Amino acid sequence: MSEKVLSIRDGLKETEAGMTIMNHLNLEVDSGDFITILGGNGAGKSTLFNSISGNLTLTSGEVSLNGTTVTHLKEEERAKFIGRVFQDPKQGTAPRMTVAENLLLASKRNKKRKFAIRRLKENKEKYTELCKTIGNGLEKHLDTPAGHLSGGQRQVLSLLMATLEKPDLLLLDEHTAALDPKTAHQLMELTNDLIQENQLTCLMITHRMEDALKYGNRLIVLENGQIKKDIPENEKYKLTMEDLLSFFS
Ligand SMILES: Nc1ncnc2c1ncn2[C@@H]1O[C@H](COP(=O)(O)OP(=O)(O)OP(=O)(O)O)[C@@H](O)[C@H]1O
Repeated sequence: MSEKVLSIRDGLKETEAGMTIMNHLNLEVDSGDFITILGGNGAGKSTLFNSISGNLTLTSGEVSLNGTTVTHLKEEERAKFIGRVFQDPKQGTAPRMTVAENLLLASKRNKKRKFAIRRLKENKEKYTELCKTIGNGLEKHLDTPAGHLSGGQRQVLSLLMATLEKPDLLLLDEHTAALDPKTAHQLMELTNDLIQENQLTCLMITHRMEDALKYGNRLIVLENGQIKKDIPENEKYKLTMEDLLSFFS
């Protein structure tokens, strides 16, 4: 039996205004799963991610990571296990810190946050090589503040930061949505390569149907804070665009 990286059991979230935004949701994610998540606006996709990352506390129910209950752990504690890339290129990187400094910061996940210039120099060569493999010129910007990068470069940096220290779980929250089609495609291919090479477990929210079809081994459709469809690998590869559109009522 494969190891469960994430379990949500009977997750319920009611807002102060009495609205149910996660409705008794159950989800089990196996190690190595790459799950694409679809759902209309307001379906509860970000709520799902926020409840996993600890940005939002469930009204009731349980969240476990690698078999350990994290329901009452703070976001900073859970961040040791989770890498997250957001839709907005401005989130996830420190704008005034250089690319190399951001990467060094990301390498400190799970470790004591001691930041030394010496460590920066030691790692620069490694970061240059890492960035060179991407092919978008990021290696020429190691000393550039992240805030000066283009949106596409900044999302690549965010992705590298989220995966530099292999996370137990990678959460991609429409991370290509703000990019032009070509850059979005390149970032999506890079994402898939990183996931396959490092055998990452990943949940990816997307509104791009073609990406939901092409990538991942499982597909989930959310509606009204619940999982409406959960399609395993042996059915996912047969799906067509028409099938996907029919899931949206
Ligand atoms: N902290 C909160 N307090 C109150 N309501 C919230 C909160 N977070 C989300 N909601 C509400 O929960 C519902 C689901 O929102 P959520 O952001 O999870 O949807 P989504 O599927 O990510 O949508 P989109 O595709 O538009 O990003 C929405 O009606 C939203 O207004």
